[in-house]
Amino acid sequence: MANLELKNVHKSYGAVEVLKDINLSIRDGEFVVFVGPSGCGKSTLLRMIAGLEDITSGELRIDGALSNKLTPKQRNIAMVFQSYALYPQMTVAENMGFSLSLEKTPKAEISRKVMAAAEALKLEPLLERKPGQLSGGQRQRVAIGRAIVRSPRLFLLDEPLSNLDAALRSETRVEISELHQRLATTMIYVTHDQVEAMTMADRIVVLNGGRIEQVGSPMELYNNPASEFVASFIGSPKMNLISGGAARAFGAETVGIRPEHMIINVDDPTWQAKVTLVERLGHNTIVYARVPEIGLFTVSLDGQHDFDLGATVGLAPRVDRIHRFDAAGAPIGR
Ligand SMILES: Nc1ncnc2c1ncn2[C@@H]1O[C@H](COP(=O)(O)OP(=O)(O)OP(=O)(O)O)[C@@H](O)[C@H]1O
Repeated sequence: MANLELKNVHKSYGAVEVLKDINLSIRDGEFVVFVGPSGCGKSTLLRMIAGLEDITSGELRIDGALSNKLTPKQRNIAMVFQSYALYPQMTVAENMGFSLSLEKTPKAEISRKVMAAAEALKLEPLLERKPGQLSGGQRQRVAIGRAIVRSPRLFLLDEPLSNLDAALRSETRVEISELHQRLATTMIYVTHDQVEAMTMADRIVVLNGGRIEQVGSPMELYNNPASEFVASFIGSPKMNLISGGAARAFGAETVGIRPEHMIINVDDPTWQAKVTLVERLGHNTIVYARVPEIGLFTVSLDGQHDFDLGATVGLAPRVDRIHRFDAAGAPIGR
């Protein structure tokens, strides 16, 4: 269990500054997700918290104590990586207990802790198997189990699901969320996948180009994005963004409209569009329609609908749900 505080944290590699003035407080027991595009600095930030990278300037406090110079071991933090890095010649139980046996923990205690972690992760039937005899999802659970046995005060997870296929990813996502609820340990989770961030996080930290763009709950970010970047990054399918004269008609440099806030086939359309693609997902239908001079719009409709490719449709935004941004990408009051 741990509180964490980052104050004016910077990170440079030589002359290149990859993290700029990071200020963040994480409460005990929170599930916080760092999300952002490739290269935005999320792994570097996580590795600095773990003690695997130096902090160039600023303060890292864990439970109030300045911790910049502590070794990873002194921080009592467990880290789970994308690659499972299990020992192939050891059984699941041996892999999970290995770090404790290095610390000369008594065998009975190792066994008790391994059993408790195996129970939490539903790994009991697999304890005598070798990693080669496990699925990707099971291996990732063993890697998480190896972290749990050490009862760390903070869990750091760096893209732990990216080697799994889509079905296993969503299953393991739920398992990690359940595990967090049971352990109530502070967890920081890095992903570039905004769906993972939205579904798992208590709070999301959106990073872009080494800076924090916004910190908030998933719904705060979705409903009130603090920048055009956050608006376009959070949400699937992506928000429609229009600029130029079409946006200035709404008193903004850029206008954002979420696909589910578009109305199609209205009597008094704002734009005439041609249908270019229809994705039928069963529970909803995604229509892509091009407006000459403005661009391609995405429209998300509940349920099943038929549209002919090439058909002309009238589009309009739900005016009360429009997001307006100025030239710097900052929101104009809604
Ligand atoms: N050892 C290093 N030396 C120099 N630059 C580095 C080093 N490690 C990372 N960087 C740079 O720091 C920036 C942030 O990298 P980081 O790995 O934290 O990004 P990320 O957001 O985790 O990206 P990804 O999702 O692709 O893993 C990148 O521009 C990267 O090239």
